[in-house]
Order: sequence, then structure tokens, then C-alpha cells
Amino acid sequence: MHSSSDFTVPIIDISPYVLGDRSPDADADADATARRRVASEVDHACSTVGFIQIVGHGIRDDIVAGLASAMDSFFGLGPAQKSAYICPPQLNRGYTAPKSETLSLSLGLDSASGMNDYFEAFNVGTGEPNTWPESAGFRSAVELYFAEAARVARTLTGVFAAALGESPNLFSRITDQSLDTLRMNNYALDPGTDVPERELTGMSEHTDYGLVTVLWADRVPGLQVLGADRLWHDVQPAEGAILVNLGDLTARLTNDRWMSTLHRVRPPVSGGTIQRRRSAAFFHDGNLDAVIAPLASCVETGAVPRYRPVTVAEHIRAKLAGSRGGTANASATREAERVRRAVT
Ligand SMILES: O=C(O)CCC(=O)C(=O)O
Ligand SMILES: [Fe+2]
Repeated sequence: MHSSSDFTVPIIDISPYVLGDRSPDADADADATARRRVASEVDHACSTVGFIQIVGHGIRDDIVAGLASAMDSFFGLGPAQKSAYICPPQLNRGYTAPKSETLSLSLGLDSASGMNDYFEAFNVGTGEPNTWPESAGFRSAVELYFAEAARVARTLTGVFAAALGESPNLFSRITDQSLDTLRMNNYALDPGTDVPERELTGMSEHTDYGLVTVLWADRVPGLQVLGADRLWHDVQPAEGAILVNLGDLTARLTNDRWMSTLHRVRPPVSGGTIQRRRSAAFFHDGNLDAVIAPLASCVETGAVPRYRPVTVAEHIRAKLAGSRGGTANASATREAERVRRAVT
């Protein structure tokens, strides 16, 4: 594992975009200035790191605590009970048992032997039929958090439009029927499991697939982000902060002005075990029939855009066929090359 002191995930206070109801005597000029500052900080972070920590997001602590305890109640069930919620790979919903996905196959990178990622997960979302565990209060707690993450994702795309100097409806017109998925991840070993002092793959290296990811995570080590220095850096959210990272569709839209940053989860093994860690990734992917092509403002005059247009459905399907279906994705050559060039 590598780290260097000059790698940081910037903390940005997005409250100027979140506070909806202003008092009648609010200073409109001061508001506009505060928003411009947020947009400029976001532009810088998206161009250089591809990850942000947001504060001032307005998600109440009790809603996060409700999500965390819903996750505990489900992941605490026995393997047979959890397995009743497994869905076929072409449906990105329900329970994923440990070692039934390999995220790096979404980049076309082969795993040595079948599905290897140690995480277990539960997915719910829009656009595909959900299955809900019977655990008391699970559905209502998860739906409350889901609505808040969806609100924050939409606030962020508003900031993105401003930061790119585009019309405010740049994203709203391609996200009114957005495919959104909340993936609740659990990285844990059964009591008594003895892992050798080597690194365990919690979740293999990948970029996220959609427009933007809103990522709540325990303040426990494990998440690593690939820096421009080709080193993997450990990242933990600050108290109360929520991580945000861009997905491939925003990199494509911005012709790589903004980055879909590679990341992975490698829980450190100590004393033969790992510290349990939870995360919940809200993937905001856009309307399935939306066509994502590089913005004219992000392509130099006379230059050829780096990406051909794709629909959201086409892109997400190819990625999931890799991570969930085990068919290596052949169309992520650029990201796969970045992983190969990383110092492991
Ligand atoms: O567990 C984490 O912090 C990262 C999860 C993640 O990258 C994902 O679900 O795509
Ligand atoms: Fe991810």
C-alpha cells in the first residue's frame, strides 16, 4: 500500500446550493458569489482528483443512522436467509453474496480465478423491480436515505452544469427518469476466519459507471483511490462528510476534462482479520435512452472527440456484464491501461 502526504480529497461545503428557502432579506449577490465559489471548487476537484468530500449536504444524522442499522439488520442474517434475495446477474438488484462479483471485469481486467471480490451487497433502485428483505423497518429506512441521496445527486448535477458553464438543464433533461441504484456494501469476515497477512480484495479496481456517485462510508480504512502519481491512496471521509465521485458517463460528457477516478477497497488485514466496514454507494446514472456524447465546449476546435456517443443503457449494460455477468468488458481500454500502469 502506498500513500503520500500531498494527496487529499478536497472538502467542499455545498450548502449555498442546498439552502432552498432564503429569508426575504437574503443578499442575492452574496448568494450568487457563494455559489460561484462552490462551482469553481467543484470544477477544480473534478479536474484533478475526481473525488470530493461534501459537507453542508443537509442529510440528517438520524437518516444515516437509520440506513446503517437497516444494513446491520440485513447483513446480520445467516447466509441461507440472505441468499433468498439473490437476483439473476442481468438484474442489478437484491443480494450479492461474497465472491460473486469481480468489479475489475467491468474494465475488462481478468481476475485470476472467477469471481473474487469479498464484499457482500444489497441493491435497490429505480427502473428495475426491487426485492425487499422482511427485516423490520428495512425498507422505510432505506427509502428515506435513498430520497436524500437522490436529492444530493441532483443538487450536484446542478453545480456541475454551472461549473461547466452550461445551461442549468444540462443534466435535468437527461435524468428525469434516471436509473438510480443504491448499493449497500458490507466488508466483513466470519468470526474465527484467519486471513494470511496479505491484502484481501474487498472490491477490485474499477471506475463507477454512471454520472455521479454519492458514497456514504464508515470511517474505517479500506477505500483506496488512484492518484495522478499512479499510487493508490487511502481515503476515509471526514466526520459528517459524504464522498462524491464522478462516473464514466461524466468523463465521456466532458471529454475527460473531468475524471472518472479508479478506486478499490482493500481492507487492511491485521491479526488475521479485518475491521468490519460498511458503505452505501448511490449511483445516479441518467435516463436509459439518453445519448451521452462529449460537450462541444469540452472539445477543442477542430479536434476529434475522445468518445463516440453511447446511450446510458448501452454503457451500463456492458459494465454490468463484466462485474456481475463475468464477461470481460472490451470497451474500457483507457481505464484498463491506467490500472496496468499503477504501482501496485
Ligand atoms: O466501499 C467503498 O467505499 C467503495 C464502494 C464502491 O466503490 C462501489 O460500490 O462502487
Ligand atoms: Fe465504486
